[in-house]
Amino acid sequence: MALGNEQNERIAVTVITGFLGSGKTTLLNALLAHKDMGNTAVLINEFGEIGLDHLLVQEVSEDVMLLNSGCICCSVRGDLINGLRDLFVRRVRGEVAAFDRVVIETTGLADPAPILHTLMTDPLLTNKFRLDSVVATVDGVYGNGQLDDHMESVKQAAVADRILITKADLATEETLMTLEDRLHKLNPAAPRYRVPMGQVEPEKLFNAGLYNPESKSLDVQKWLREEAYSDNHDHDHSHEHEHEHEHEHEHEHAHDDDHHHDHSHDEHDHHHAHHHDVNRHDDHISSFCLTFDEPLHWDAFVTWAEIFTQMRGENLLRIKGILNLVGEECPVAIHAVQHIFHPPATLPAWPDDDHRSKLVFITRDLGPEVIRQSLLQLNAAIAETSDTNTHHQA
Ligand SMILES: Nc1nc2c(ncn2[C@@H]2O[C@H](COP(=O)(O)OP(=O)(O)OP(=O)(O)O)[C@@H](O)[C@H]2O)c(=O)[nH]1
Repeated sequence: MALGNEQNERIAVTVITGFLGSGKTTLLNALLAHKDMGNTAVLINEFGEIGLDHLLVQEVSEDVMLLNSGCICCSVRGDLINGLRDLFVRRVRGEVAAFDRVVIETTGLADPAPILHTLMTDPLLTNKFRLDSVVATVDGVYGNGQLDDHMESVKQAAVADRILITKADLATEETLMTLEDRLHKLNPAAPRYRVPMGQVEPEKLFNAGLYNPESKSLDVQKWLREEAYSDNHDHDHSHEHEHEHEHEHEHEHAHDDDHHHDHSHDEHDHHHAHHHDVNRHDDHISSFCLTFDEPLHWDAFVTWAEIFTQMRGENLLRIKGILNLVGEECPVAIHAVQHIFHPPATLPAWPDDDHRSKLVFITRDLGPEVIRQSLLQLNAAIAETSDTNTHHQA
């Protein structure tokens, strides 16, 4: 049977999130005018009765469907499922062009997690669609204030695969640098682009590298970007990264509490006096990469994931990783949003000679050490059990 069987090819879904007025519709319009976007259908979730954005999306009126029952965080399930299913049925019937990508614009007030959960778990959807990327627009002028005031806006940036800074033409360089530093700390792995009036190459936003079972492709380095958590070459302020690496390292070993980012913020203040502020929402968010030298037991990882997603699901904003598992030659890719894990995928090969397990986390009020310790403890316990079993069998 040929690989890439048509029937099994799922349609890539990109979710555009971002605070109110941060430029989502402007981005969408600019994207849709791009020549590479011909095969794209659009779903818009609007807050309130009148779907104004619907009128603003041009040249795709046939394919535009409006989810108009209000805020996505409370009503996403039914609407999203129905919207995507209708779109799919219309595609099968030939009523709309055979699109191969869907872009969903969420309302600016939405916590993006529920929409991602729905896309990742609803059987009706996972059969036909796959989550390809989460794009967050952040207002270059008001972004700092919105991150201060609204946890949703922090979450939107934290779970994104790509961050677009809009309205750079209206903001001062200082404001933009402050914002970029802040976004870097929230989500070091997401590439950031300054985007004037939504002008960005679509390819920068799509194929974010979430594992695509159809093509079996996963550019692990690009996807995981674990180097962003230690020695980031993409960021301009290298002295800060050395510093960040230090404190992350220190926290991994020295702190077992849930507030390490609060401390780290204090430590950073001599570099960032301009955005010192107590109790900022993003002070609760941490991003870190854990590496494990020894292979892990799959059962240990699953048990860990079950416990943590049940007990601390809302503190785990996003997890991505590749695992070196006992008894497996090839790495296994995993990713999760809060309490929902995508089915794990075995990759065809290791991307390079580094065969350690690597997990990147974006968390809220949850530090690296508690995660590392619990996973190692479970792993040791399961290793012992399997050793005993092997011993008994022998
Ligand atoms: N100068 C400038 N204006 C921008 C840019 N991006 C967006 N805007 C303007 O900002 C305003 C809000 O942009 P929208 O695209 O409607 O923002 P949105 O996120 O869709 O807004 P909501 O749907 O209300 O959440 C509009 O007047 C845009 O023209 C930019 O890069 N530069």
